[in-house]
Amino acid sequence: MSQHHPCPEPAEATESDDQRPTMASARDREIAAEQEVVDLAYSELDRQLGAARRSLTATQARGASGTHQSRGERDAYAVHYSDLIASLEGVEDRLVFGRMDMAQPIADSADDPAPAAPDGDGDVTAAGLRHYVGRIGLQDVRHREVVLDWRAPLSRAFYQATASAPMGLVRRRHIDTRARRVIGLEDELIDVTAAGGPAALAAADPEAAQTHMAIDGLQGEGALIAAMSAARDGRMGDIVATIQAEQDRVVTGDGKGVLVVQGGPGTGKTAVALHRVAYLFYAERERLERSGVLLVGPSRTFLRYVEQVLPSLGETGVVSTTLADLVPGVHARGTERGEVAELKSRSVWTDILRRAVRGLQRVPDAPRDIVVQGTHLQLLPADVREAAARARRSGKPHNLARETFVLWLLERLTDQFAAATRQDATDADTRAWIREDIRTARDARREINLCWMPTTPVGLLERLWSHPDLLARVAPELRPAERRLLERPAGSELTEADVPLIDELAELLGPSEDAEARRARLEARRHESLVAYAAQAIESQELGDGMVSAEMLADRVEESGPSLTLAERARADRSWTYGHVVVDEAQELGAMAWRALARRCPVRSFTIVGDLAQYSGPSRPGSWRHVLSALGTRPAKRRGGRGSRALAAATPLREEALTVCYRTPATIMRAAEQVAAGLGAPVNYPVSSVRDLPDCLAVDDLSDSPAAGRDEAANAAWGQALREAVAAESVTLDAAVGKSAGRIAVIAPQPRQVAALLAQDPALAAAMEAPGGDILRSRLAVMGPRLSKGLEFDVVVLVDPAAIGESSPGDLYVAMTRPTRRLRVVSRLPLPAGL
Ligand SMILES: Nc1ncnc2c1ncn2[C@@H]1O[C@H](COP(=O)(O)OP(=O)(O)OP(=O)(O)O)[C@@H](O)[C@H]1O
Repeated sequence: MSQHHPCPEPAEATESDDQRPTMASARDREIAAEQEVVDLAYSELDRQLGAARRSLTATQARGASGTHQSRGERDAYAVHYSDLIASLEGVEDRLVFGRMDMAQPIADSADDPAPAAPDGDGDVTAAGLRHYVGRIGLQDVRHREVVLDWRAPLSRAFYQATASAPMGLVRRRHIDTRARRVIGLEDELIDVTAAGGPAALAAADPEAAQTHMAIDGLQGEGALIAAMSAARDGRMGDIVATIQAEQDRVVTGDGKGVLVVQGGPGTGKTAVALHRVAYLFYAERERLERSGVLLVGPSRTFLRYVEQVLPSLGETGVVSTTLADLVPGVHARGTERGEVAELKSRSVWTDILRRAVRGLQRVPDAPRDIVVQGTHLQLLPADVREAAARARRSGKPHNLARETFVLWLLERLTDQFAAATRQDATDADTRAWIREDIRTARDARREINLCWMPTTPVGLLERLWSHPDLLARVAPELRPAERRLLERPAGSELTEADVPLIDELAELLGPSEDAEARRARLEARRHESLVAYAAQAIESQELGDGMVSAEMLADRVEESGPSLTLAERARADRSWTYGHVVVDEAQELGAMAWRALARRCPVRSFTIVGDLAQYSGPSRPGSWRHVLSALGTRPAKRRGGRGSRALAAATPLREEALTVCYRTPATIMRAAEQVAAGLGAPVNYPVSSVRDLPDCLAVDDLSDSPAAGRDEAANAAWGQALREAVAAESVTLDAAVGKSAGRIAVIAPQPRQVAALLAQDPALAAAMEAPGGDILRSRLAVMGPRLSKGLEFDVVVLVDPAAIGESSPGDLYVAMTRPTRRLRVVSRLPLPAGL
């Protein structure tokens, strides 16, 4: 095991007088030396930022004139410089956090320049014997290394070196900075035998207090403990300074294929997935900057929770979404019971929806009469059958294939019309006139539509839910009781589980005339208002004299408007295919959701993180292979005609596991595992917590108290007990981390009722105030267990755990494992076994 030596703190009262100056000055000298390097790094950062800002200003000053091409180029540069500025600004905090002292000089082959000569002035690498690790790579004006990017191959030693495998590392140093000032150092001796060599530092105090954690082999213990003990502020932070070896292997693993990372609560799955995105951008920048990365998370709150992590690693171009928001233009705000959502997630819907679309294509039993301008024609079943066969052979989705279908029928009706009116059917002009007459005749439109109805995905799905007879026809494999579960009136809010079905239908249907026409109408309206605005501008600034029309000005404004970034374009385009997709809380996704995501990444480059034990629902999936079968990780079954977007070849599935919990104290973790086992859902992948805390678990069992009754007095007692418990936790947290710092969550089966009870205490009501409606920003948040997925809080007050565990053992496991410091259980129901 490596040895941890926090660099000596300034003199303590217990130290002898003659020791004091030596120790204080040794530490001060070390800090002063590191401050010089940190200053140099920030001056490089400032230099690059200044250059990027000047370039952006110069680009913007080129104005909207010039050819279309030059305007395009200007916009592309403007987007590039804006992105660059955002990434450089994002890495400001703790820019440099590590130093590696090597046994031998090493230069990183690909992107790091060769070490400077030993006598090189101001060479921070000391001729390759020393490297500083930071958020981004920085070089000075002479192209000499100042800071190594944490993702560079050479930086792997910083994260992975151990005493038994030192990877050329003699000493690892963690540098703690705040607002550009070095405030602390911590050294780990990796290779004790080499430590006396050229890279040795001023000896750290061997007697210095060492902090030991429950698990061996962790690196940067001091920095890790500091990260874990910090009060939560409602936003996830990065872990770049303290990524542990098992995490680093996942972060830097090959981006090809499907990687599944199973890990218990708090093992860093989310953190690792986000750092992996930053790593993949580094390793495959060209490919990913062209295609983009999609991040799918469990809730909008969760996406807000993690939104700062990638920018702090210098990466800004990721599209993040929930499943509910996956399809542009579809707003799924409705909720439904878990069993309905589960039913909608099953793979049977591929067949059911195909049948529903096929049901829009009908051949009449008998000829249908059509009157066009007084002439009697007939839509013949044989013609309809032939037209349908031709349309299907086109391989296009329903709405697009309709064109082939309609054209063929119009030709047949044109023949009939020409014959009936004795016109020359061989003359092209005559045929065109007749065809147009038939196309616009109401009778003909109605009959043709009945045979091949154009429709939208949302429209068809709504019909399925609101027409039980239609659903029974296309979904015979569902039991009548299951079909009843799906019924709902037309016009109801869409739900998250509807979205993958809408996506599947969008594939089968293609864009409808309706949707296209609506888009064109909207576009026209937008242009109209722009013209009106331009006209007003011309008038008010007297730009008239026939030199420029409102139309021309509007066109200019449109053309010179800011270019969309790749992420913005990708987000707005349902058929965008990404270079990599990251899915968090992946255990929740059903087969239809995986199909929707598979379509978005035909190259099947996925990072999937989750925990089967945290599954929300009565019966959790048995294995990741089972969860992911719809992603195409099974042997290929070729379906013809859909090109690269077909669910084609099997993709190799790699599984990794994370085993160390950084969030939850061991006592709470053990209780959560026991409760899960007591509910018949034992945890298959137990984790070891890095630390335990005294008094981290408290249980108020009120099941035998007056609060357990159902009458008004009992409710009053229950409200009182809840308020007292939360207020007490708030006071204790204040004492631990400072007044109103840190975060408390109350997780309850019926959060609204509990919030109303708590709000009767004005202090708690004030603590629940959420600026901008963002519950992550309030000191005290009340929520159901599902919303708490992926989040963490200093303290969790868990209400009536038995009610949560009864409907979903996974939800209770999630709720119990959210705290970083303390779990307080308040229950008027009998406690679940294990508590
Ligand atoms: N190497 C590390 N150094 C410091 N903190 C870490 C490290 N790994 C994880 N953490 C911290 O542990 C906490 C849990 O991490 P994260 O949310 O990524 O875990 P998770 O596995 O996704 O959890 P869950 O499944 O319970 O939602 C976070 O605060 C994270 O910053």
